Amino acid sequence: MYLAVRRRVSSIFTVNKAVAYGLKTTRRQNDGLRPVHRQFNTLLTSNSIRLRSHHVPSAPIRHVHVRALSYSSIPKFMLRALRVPVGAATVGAGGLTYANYQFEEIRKKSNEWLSTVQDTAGELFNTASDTFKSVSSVISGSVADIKLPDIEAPQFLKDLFSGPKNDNKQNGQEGGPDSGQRSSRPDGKDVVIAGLAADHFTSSDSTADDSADPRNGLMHLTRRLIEIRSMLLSIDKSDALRLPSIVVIGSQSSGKSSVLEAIVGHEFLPKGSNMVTRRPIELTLINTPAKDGKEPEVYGEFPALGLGKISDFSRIQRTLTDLNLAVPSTEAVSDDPIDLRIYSPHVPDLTLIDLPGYIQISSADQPETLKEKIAALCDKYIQEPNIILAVCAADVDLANSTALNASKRVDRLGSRTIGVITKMDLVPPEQGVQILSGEQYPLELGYVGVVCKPPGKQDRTESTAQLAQQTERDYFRSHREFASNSSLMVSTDRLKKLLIKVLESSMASSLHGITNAVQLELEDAQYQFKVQYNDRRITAESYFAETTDLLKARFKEFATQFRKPQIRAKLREMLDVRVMEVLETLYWSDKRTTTELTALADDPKVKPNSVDLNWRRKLEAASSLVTKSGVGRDSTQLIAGGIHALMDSIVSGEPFTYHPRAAKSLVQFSHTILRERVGVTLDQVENCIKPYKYEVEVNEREWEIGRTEAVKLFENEIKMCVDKLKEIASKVGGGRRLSNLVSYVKMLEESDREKKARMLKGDAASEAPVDEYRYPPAQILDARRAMLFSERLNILKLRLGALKSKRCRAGPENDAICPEVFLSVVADKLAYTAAMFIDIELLDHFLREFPHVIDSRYSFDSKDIAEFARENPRIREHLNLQERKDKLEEAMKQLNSLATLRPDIKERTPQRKSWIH
Ligand SMILES: Nc1nc2c(ncn2[C@@H]2O[C@H](COP(=O)(O)OP(=O)(O)OP(=O)(O)O)[C@@H](O)[C@H]2O)c(=O)[nH]1
Repeated sequence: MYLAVRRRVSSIFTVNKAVAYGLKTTRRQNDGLRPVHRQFNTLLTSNSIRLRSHHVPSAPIRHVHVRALSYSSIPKFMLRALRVPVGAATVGAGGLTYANYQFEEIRKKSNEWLSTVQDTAGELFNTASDTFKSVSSVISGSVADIKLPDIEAPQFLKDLFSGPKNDNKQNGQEGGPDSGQRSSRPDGKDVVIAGLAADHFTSSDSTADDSADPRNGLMHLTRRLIEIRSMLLSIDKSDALRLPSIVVIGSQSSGKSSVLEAIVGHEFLPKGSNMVTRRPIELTLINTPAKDGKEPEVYGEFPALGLGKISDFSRIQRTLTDLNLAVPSTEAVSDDPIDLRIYSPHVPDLTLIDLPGYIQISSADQPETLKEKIAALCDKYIQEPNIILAVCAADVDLANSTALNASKRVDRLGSRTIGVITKMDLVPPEQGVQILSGEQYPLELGYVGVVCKPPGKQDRTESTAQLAQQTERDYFRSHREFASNSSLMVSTDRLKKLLIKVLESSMASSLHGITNAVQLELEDAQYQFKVQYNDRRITAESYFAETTDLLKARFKEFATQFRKPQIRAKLREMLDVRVMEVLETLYWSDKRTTTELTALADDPKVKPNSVDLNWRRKLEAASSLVTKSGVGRDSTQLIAGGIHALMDSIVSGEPFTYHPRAAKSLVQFSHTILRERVGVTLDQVENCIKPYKYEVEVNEREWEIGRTEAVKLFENEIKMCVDKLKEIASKVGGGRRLSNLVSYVKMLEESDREKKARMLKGDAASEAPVDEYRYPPAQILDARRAMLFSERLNILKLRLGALKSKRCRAGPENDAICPEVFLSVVADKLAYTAAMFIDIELLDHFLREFPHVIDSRYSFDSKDIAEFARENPRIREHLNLQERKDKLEEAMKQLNSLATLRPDIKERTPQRKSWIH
């Protein structure tokens, strides 16, 4: 299976796959991932297009996937034509071959058009080189200095770039003396800059179209990568599976929120003086295209909270504020991100992370280390591959910008940092121009100036955002300094476009590495799933259903213990104890009574009618003690208690030990049902046994059954006494020792009696000395208990003899002489009647109702079921691994499908068919 899974890898990943296996083996053997990874990159280097910038000889060479260059370094108008084949080239070395093929195809079919394009490109390169200079000092020499030619580069690309300057073409094609060292694969900076270059050659209008047009190949790729990014984030928080995002940093009140809101076009971020941004907000913007000419709904979603679509942005703001303020002010910041997605036709596909603003000093109610905590949190996010949006207010000296200083530490050359200068309206235009020129702190991606504050009173309507945009537009148009200098990047719109480009380039350059990492993780997850679970899939629902079935099965089994005969036996047991207590109280409390009673049973001359009236009264008293002692209440409660105990035992075993809440609810449900029925039942039982309180008629058959039961009861009692005596004997050290002890205790008692008698006579002097300490006191106590048991044993034996005598066998007329038989019959009648009504009123109802309650009241929605299943650690681990594997498979599928972007586009844009085929 494992091998089969390996085989499934698409052919376009042939190289990746081979290396991935190498990696896998290596990792398993010695955990040596890094060296092999490098090997993989080296392998790909040979297939990559190389880009050289003379102005950054010291820039570290970063291996960039061919896709990165293919999108971003080609002028916009060519991108339109090339986006599809270039898209296909994104995912590996195989893709490059395909891209070359497509370039060649295009070149052949578009020769005429190309010559026009070359001319145009030449002109544009020339005219735009000035603009480009101001964007980045690195490429200030002109685009012509970018040395593209490389043996792997598509001919078409070489031709295109060589248009403006033939020298370059020559250099590139021939390799030049230094091309071996300097002409290397493009690094991230080159890619991003190339993207910028493309952007500069494009009219702003056309770029705006791109951001809005969902069919655009670039956006399509970015969108797909954003989706993959979200998927990967949900799999793993580690850096290994991370695609780039745009991280917004800046000092408090520098205008971060205003910039983000201007990008989104809505006010939705937490506002307030009490440091309201305490957690990173991972904001995913998803462009939703119009369908059938209808503008789609604009809404936000918090996937982790399950609040559904929220169209009211003030509610989004409140939720964000609550989530942030939930971090106690003693901690002040937390690195647990809030995931927010916004769907709108007016936003580009972007991922942005808003972070707490840098502070200079903590206030009194904030932790002293807050400044460092915020800096550490920002540092965590500004690492590669993320793009840094360093927000600085125009009215604050850039030298004091914490954001720029932080970004400089991790991005020395500023190749992935965009400076955003807010509050441009607060400084004179000349000063603004000066800041944007980036002379003070050069950034390769440059600075964008914005004005994000709407005029006058703010409200939360969309028109406020539009008003703010209009204000910004008016501001930059009305100032000659900005309008006349096209090299300056100003306005939120401009910023959006730049972000789209930079993110796209950066994502593309990460694509290769991420594909590789996902492949490795996937293989690992598949292997683990096979080894640990033999590829057996489960769902939370299936586990829930299994558990419910188990519960019902246990309940069914439990029901068999509560059938009528079992209840009757239980009640009989309870009443037998009561009968023995009554006998003890009324008949055996006095030894003489026992002897007299036994003598009566033995004397054939005594007729039942001639029994002393006193005895008759005693019998009646005994009977009413049994019947009038709350049999209804006690028997009902006895059975209800039994049900409780059984319910407890049902839910105390696995798997309910993992589900304490569910177990508690089940027990509560059973209690509720029983509570509702117990009152009714005990009243019914009490009513039905009422006649027995006044008169109990006993026939011959009942008498004989009662006698047999009484004999059994006495035999049991005798056995219990014998067992007790044996137990005491073994405790004190044997039967002989026990009889010595008993003799000794008797002697003590005798001496006590004599002493008392002598004292009564006033004859204290002749008291005989007794050795009171011959045995330990505990053993003397045991001896006393043994004496009681043996006395009881004698009585029981005596009475058992009577029960077996002719007299007691004779029939119910001997009730006064054989009270045990009579009371046994009474107990039997009570048990029978009570069992019947308890069965009808309590058990039948409970056994019918409870399974019904499990199905109805214990209803779970899918979220509850998922939570329930995950309470069981065994299931949780299984589900986690299964979900991880599924997500990785999906991510891999998505990554693979990027190679098929082309047919995707083709379907939607038939006019492009001509050159695709
Ligand atoms: N004049 C002017 N004021 C602005 C501009 N942008 C933002 N502001 C104001 O600056 C203040 C701070 O802006 P925010 O967007 O809340 O700044 P922040 O960096 O998000 O602040 P914290 O979240 O507290 O770190 C607000 O009063 C905004 O109205 C701008 O372009 N011009």
